[in-house]
Amino acid sequence: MTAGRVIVDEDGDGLDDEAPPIVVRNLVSQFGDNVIHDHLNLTIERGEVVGVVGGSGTGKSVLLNTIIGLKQPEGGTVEIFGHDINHASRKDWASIERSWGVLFQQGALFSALTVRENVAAPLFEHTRLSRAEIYELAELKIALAGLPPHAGALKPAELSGGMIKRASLARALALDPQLLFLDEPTSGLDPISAGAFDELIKDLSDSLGLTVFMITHDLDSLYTITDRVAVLAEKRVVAEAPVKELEHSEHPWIREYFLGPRGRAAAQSVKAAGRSD
Ligand SMILES: Nc1ncnc2c1ncn2[C@@H]1O[C@H](COP(=O)(O)OP(=O)(O)OP(=O)(O)O)[C@@H](O)[C@H]1O
Repeated sequence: MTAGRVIVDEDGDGLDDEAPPIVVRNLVSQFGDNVIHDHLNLTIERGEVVGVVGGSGTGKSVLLNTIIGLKQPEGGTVEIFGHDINHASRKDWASIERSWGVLFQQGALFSALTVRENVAAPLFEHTRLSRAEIYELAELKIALAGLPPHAGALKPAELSGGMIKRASLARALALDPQLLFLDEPTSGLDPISAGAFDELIKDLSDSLGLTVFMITHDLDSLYTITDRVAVLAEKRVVAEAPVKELEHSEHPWIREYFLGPRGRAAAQSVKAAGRSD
């Protein structure tokens, strides 16, 4: 079911060409009596890289899981490219699922499979391409994610933390998604690897026109690659703005986050590297 309007779908991918990638309206999420989101609203436009921040336990992962349909909301709606995901037909759901790639926090690679097989898995599941075509595409995605060619034959246990992130990214990109979800993509990486991963995400979003929803605690990532930041607090999105504007917010958590010692250091280092306007 579409969200109350006629969909425009000139490219035939089953998605509304004119609707925003993500519209969350009046979302209510709870576990028993524990209310996590109380009428939360968030819209993400095409091509935007949006960082999602908030204190521990504010419901960032629950929001991601609800947007990708792993958790049913207790109230409100989630629309992906014009489709209400909780009332989508099987056919629409297939189109919705193909529109996104997800990079989970721990990578979530299949440990018994090689990197190449991991990247090939969504292609086997969602396309009718031949085995040879699938493996050729998998090699392309592995290169796109910045891994050396020999990495395709390795198992996850043989990879460094940075390589695991890149292999997971290659798998998230397997179906040429328009929308990429990243759950703390730089967590566990050293600052140099984290910086390189940020650059990769930025390059990919620029060159492929990807829309990116990125949960992060990494202030450097917020300063270097996001167009906008959504702040979760008090069970909803309390601010949505470019990171530079949030520095002027009066909200106590936002002030502490951006103007505390770590926030100031991130702002300074980005300024020193000339990576911000
Ligand atoms: N399956 C579940 N059952 C019950 N409660 C849950 C479940 N998943 C999450 N919660 C609760 O929902 C709240 C939000 O959790 P969530 O993991 O979304 O927080 P977060 O903002 O991602 O935190 P962090 O930054 O620490 O990763 C927490 O209070 C958590 O205990």
